[in-house]
Amino acid sequence: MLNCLRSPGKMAVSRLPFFLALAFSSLSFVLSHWNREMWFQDFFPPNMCPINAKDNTFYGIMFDAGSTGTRIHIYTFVQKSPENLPELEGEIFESVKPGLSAYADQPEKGAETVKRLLDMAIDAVPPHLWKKTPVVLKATAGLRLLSEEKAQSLLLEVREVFEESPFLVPEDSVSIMDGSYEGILAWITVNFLTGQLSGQNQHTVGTLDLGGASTQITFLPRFEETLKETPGDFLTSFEMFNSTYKLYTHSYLGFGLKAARLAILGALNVEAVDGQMFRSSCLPKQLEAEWHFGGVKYQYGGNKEGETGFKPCYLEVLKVVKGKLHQPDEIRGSSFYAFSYYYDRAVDTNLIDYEKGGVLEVRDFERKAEEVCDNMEKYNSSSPFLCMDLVYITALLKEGFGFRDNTLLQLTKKVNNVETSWTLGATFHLLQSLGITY
Ligand SMILES: O=c1[nH]cnc2c1ncn2[C@@H]1O[C@H](COP(=O)(O)OP(=O)(O)O)[C@@H](O)[C@H]1O
Ligand SMILES: [Ca+2]
Repeated sequence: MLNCLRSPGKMAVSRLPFFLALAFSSLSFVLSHWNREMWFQDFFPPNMCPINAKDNTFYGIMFDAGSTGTRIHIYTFVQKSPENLPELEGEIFESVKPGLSAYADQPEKGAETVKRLLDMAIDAVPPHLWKKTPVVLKATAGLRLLSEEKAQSLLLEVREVFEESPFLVPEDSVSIMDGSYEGILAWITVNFLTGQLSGQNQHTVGTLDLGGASTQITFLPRFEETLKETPGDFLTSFEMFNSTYKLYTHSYLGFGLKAARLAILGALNVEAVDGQMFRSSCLPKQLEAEWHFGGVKYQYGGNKEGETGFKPCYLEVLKVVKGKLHQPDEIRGSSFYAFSYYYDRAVDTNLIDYEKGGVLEVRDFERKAEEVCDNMEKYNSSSPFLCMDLVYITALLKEGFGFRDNTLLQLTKKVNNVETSWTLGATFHLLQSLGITY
């Protein structure tokens, strides 16, 4: 028998029984500025349980329409006993490239990529639960950067795919997510998976997400001073476990790794990119190539005559980073969880293991950047952007956010076999709003 909706904030908070038991006890949160637009509010009246009460397993399907790819996360939850909260049992994850924004002029084709992923859910979810399994897609920076008209036609096509599927399609099931939710939901995911949101001794960790088009930083400030010095729109309160968390979070649009490449090349917001050649000292000297991003083709190359290497590249990158981001003093000495492109580039350069991840200092990225940029011919076989990407990551961390050389970064892709993505936090919120559980 499932626990259905109860008044938020009144449940007993149990400790995680052991590290693998992902107790589903974080659902009574209400983001302060979500009150007005609470997703799926009143979709199910209180005390109505949309899941078959005899069934103790239920599912949630969350799509992440990122700027570089679309991903499906199918979460399975189990209600082991009526007294206990449901537990997150596992996740099925699949992704496709490119992202929806690459189909800006072919929305039907874009929606087709979503349909192919959704077919996986048909196989994963038992047919008798299809009607009770919600499906939601949230798009991030790729769609934020498109014109309203193009973004809306993509979302409309996706909505049609959902409507034609056998799943539960809540109101507003396909939307562009606000950047501040992206940071908060990823913070919830990481702190939930690492067991920091239950029990008394909470030591929450800050999170750093580096996407293709935007980047997020989120942490729980410990000092009053930080709250005072932070612009109001960087702070968001929400309730969870009868505690109120006031998080520092911000999403920087245009500061994702791939958008930054364009900014460094001077190709961002340029009207007519056709036929233009964009050059950088961060690229191999002789290189001339084409690159497609967000449905646009760019021609780029190395500084044939001029300088290349770490120093000139760092100066070039500095121009797009320095003074552009808010620097909270408090983070200088803290450690952070970092994922997405921080993780991928650390793997590409053997700084960490693909499966295990690892702990790095900020200066490890800098050392690797120097090694790669000053020996570009040696790294010829990997991406021509490797030097630029590593220098950008270094500059973003040091000059952008203001981290110290020895700030520790916990590079993490999965915790207990669940992807560290905002999608889990978003699924908690979805299920809560639907009254599927607390
Ligand atoms: O669920 C996930 N698991 C692992 N990596 C992910 C997941 N979601 C996004 N990423 C990573 O995020 C990066 C791409 O960012 P994305 O395409 O989401 O751009 P955006 O966040 O700017 O829209 C890549 O490093 C990709 O591996
Ligand atoms: Ca992302």
